[in-house]
Amino acid sequence: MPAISIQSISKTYATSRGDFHALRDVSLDIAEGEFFGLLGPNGAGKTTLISILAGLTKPSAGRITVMGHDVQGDFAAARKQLGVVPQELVFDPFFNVRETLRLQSGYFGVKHNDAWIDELLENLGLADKATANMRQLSGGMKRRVLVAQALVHKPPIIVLDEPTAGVDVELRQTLWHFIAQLNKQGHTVLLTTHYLEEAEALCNRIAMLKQGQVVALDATSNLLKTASANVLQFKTDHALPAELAPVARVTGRVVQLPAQGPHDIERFLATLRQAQVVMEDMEIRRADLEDVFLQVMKGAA
Ligand SMILES: Nc1ncnc2c1ncn2[C@@H]1O[C@H](COP(=O)(O)OP(=O)(O)OP(=O)(O)O)[C@@H](O)[C@H]1O
Repeated sequence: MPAISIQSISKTYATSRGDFHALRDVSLDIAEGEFFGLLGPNGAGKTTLISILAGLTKPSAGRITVMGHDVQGDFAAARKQLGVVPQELVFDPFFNVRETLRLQSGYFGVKHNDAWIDELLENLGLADKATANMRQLSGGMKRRVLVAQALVHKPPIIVLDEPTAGVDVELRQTLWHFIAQLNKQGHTVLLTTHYLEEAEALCNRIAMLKQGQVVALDATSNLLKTASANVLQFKTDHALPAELAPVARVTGRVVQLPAQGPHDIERFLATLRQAQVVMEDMEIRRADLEDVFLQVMKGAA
């Protein structure tokens, strides 16, 4: 039985400009113990899918089961299996951190949970904030509490919707260390993120969404194999020759040229030399998940 089974999910919103298809016939299964990444540009439908998974939004068609429980028909049982870390920071400002976590335990009917709450506070670097009022916390600290809140009932499946958006390096490392440890202990993890190097390092399998559709679904290692082998990267103030401009990715002064092999690199360098383009900080690097992502998104256009 898959931990999460997403079966032909569609979601249509009625807007003033007619129907908007946020999700179109999305199907995928996530096995128990997987660390699964859901990637896609802004507006691709990631949060909508997570919101349907969490039983907060009704799909227009299709169904999702969590450990066999239908999230619509069997909401309470399905929700108990899930620890959802939402994107938005919403809290009751009148409680302190420990009270917030005790309340959440109560919501799931878990009593005498202080030992686990202490462990969560410790692992998320919140031990010294246990009695701090929620409104006294910084944004990053609040995000840590959101994570603790999602894990308070020890759910077998952990769902993280952009948990590292706008958080500092230290929290990212603490968070990933803790989540990876929970994954090793058997928890299934579903993650959405715009940090592709995080997804590459953590996820064993990845789905890419574009405009509500799955445009790639494979093991991370297989996705990396489909990318161009290498990338020629350099900085320049010069315009690129017309032959290279269409294949180049340009960010400010940085130019990246995806190459299938040494022959491509040789050709790029010869063309650049002929056009007298002055290059700085030139390097040839292996293609990474960001290169795959951009290639997939371009291909699916
Ligand atoms: N209630 C709604 N009514 C109309 N359109 C909506 C509604 N909720 C979401 N959408 C639209 O559905 C699309 C998918 O949004 P969603 O938040 O799922 O994207 P996302 O992949 O999570 O994006 P991001 O990376 O920016 O968080 C967007 O175009 C959004 O504007």
